[in-house]
Amino acid sequence: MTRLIFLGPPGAGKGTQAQTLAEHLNIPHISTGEILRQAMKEQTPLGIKAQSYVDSGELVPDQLVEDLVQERLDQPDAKNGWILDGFPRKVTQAAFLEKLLEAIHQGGERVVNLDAPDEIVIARLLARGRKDDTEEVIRRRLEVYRAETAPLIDYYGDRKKLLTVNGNQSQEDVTGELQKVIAS
Ligand SMILES: Nc1ncnc2c1ncn2[C@@H]1O[C@H](COP(=O)(O)OP(=O)(O)O)[C@@H](O)[C@H]1O
Repeated sequence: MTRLIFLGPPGAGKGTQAQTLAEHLNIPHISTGEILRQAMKEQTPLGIKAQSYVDSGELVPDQLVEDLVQERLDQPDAKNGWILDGFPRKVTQAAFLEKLLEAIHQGGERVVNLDAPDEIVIARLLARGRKDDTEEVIRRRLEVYRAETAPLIDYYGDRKKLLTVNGNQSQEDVTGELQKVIAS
């Protein structure tokens, strides 16, 4: 049973690696960013509420992402494991998740910290060119990452759940290192 949380700055390669690994393990890849983007595209109530936050590089309010994660982990395909990508993104969300996983008997999760230096992630994001990948919004997302998300490295380190992978290498090498650390 694999339950993994991917941590790391925007542009570290979380989405790509999480997707590859999830396919390999035949478990769902749950990306809060993807779910929000889909909701915005379809202009659902969730999408409409999230839009201004996502567009400016801010975090959407906890309640919105917490509800969507709770609902998603309740789906039948999540019973065989999952990879969470983009959640939790701050300590309050991590505390929420800890309680939720206990309540739904889905513990034993481990956390992969996929790290890469700022200049690398900025270059990758600019090359990607998503709507929220303008230089100004990227800068804001990195600030938010440092202030809100990076503290989760210690949070999960203290709980002995943390694994670290160097995101500053080729996609294939990251995949290889990732498979090694999760097998260990
Ligand atoms: N857990 C979350 N809490 C709050 N906002 C979130 C969360 N996950 C995603 N978002 C919103 O969606 C945006 C895009 O997320 P994501 O696709 O993970 O991008 P990246 O990792 O490239 O920054 C974030 O900048 C934020 O506005």
